[in-house]
Amino acid sequence: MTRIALLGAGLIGSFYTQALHGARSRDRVELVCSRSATNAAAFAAKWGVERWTTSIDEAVADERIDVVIVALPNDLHKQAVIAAAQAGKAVLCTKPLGRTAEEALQMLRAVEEAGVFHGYLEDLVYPPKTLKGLQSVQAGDLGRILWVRSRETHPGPHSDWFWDKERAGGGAIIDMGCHCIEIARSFIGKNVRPVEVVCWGDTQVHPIESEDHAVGMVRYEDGAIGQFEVSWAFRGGMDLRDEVAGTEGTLWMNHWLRTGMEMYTAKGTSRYVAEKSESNGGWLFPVGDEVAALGYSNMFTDMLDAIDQAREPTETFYDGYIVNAIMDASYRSIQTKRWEPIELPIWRGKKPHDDVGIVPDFDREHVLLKQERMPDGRVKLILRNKVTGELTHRFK
Ligand SMILES: NC(=O)C1=CN([C@@H]2O[C@H](COP(=O)(O)OP(=O)(O)OC[C@H]3O[C@@H](n4cnc5c(N)ncnc54)[C@H](OP(=O)(O)O)[C@@H]3O)[C@@H](O)[C@H]2O)C=CC1
Ligand SMILES: O=C1CO[C@H](CO)[C@@H](O)[C@@H]1O
Repeated sequence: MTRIALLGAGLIGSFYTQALHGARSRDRVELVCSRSATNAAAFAAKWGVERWTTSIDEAVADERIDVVIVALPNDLHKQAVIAAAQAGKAVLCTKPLGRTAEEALQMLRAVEEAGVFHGYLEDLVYPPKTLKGLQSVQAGDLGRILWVRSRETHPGPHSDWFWDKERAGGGAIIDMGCHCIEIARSFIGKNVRPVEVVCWGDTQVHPIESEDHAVGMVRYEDGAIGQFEVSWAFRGGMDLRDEVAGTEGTLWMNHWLRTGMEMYTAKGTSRYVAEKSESNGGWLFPVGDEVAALGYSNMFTDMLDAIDQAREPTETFYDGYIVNAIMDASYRSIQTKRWEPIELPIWRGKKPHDDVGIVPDFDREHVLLKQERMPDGRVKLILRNKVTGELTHRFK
């Protein structure tokens, strides 16, 4: 059993807990930390968490805990991650990793120096429709990826701290642009270096210092464009959609309408209809109404399996750091009104086979953990039996 301390008993903490208690039934959130004792106790009672505290330091030092999940307001991520790393705990941190690339880099260094496991909790690359899309792209169905458009809009966040530029690190870009940027990176290829960005952002509706609308274009070294569109002033509820265009076809994924995924290529059309619980928009519904969305469950399955198997998860702090670097350049571009270079002093690239990560339901019995290209050109598929956990492989 993995014993988890959850720092933050807010909206995302409740979704994480529901997903964690369902994804792998052997894991438990054993300790929850909130600023107020009333909230911590209420959260623990509601979600069946054994213990609670109001002290971050006490939670990370707890010897009965294996994994610390940081689900706190953005200004507390760095402090909590560093404390958990220094206590020798595996650390999972929600998005955005830092308020700036500098903060993210300090977190990345802290976990690497402590030698602890680190996972970046970007749930939007994990819904089944997105995993299926990524699998098709990896198989070459869309040819070379030219353009990814990712959009997330809603009327505005639910807690005060999001609206405080200092505490959040920005507005709609830092809050939701981070999702769109990582979705685009995942489709374009994490081994492809993002080079420069041009961005417009402004406050059109809310009386805030940060931006409530933004549109940006990230140019990658192979010429691909990752476009993001975010708004905190969208009156039509929540909209979350992604489009991927390649030389051989296109792919649409709509999270809000739950229409799943559609792909058009020269070979034909394929459709995947999302399951009810698949919507990442789980957070749109009153907490508890909807069992944790599959994106969150897949994410925690990947993270906790990765800890057990001593492998890297699909999303690490390194990915979170790159996203922060792209957002830093986007904020600079808003000021200069020009293309701004993306500063990545520690660019390491990634091996192409790391791009896909987990793909649930490879077949009825197996989950696909990883693909590796062999020297003879064949692709080795590493599979895990869903019931026994046994690892096996096949070639394609
Ligand atoms: N991936 C996703 O889909 C989403 C991710 N997020 C991310 O999750 C993080 C939290 O957001 P969200 O849950 O919406 O925020 P909320 O405002 O809903 O909750 C914040 C939580 O942090 C607690 N907290 C604040 N300060 C402290 C402190 N000093 N010590 C201990 N606990 C503290 C609050 O405690 P109290 O209530 O007692 O004051 C509350 O439990 C953010 O980084 C956000 O970007 C958020 C939404 C969706
Ligand atoms: O995707 C999301 C939905 O909105 C929330 C509040 O603005 C975000 O924090 C979250 O990441």
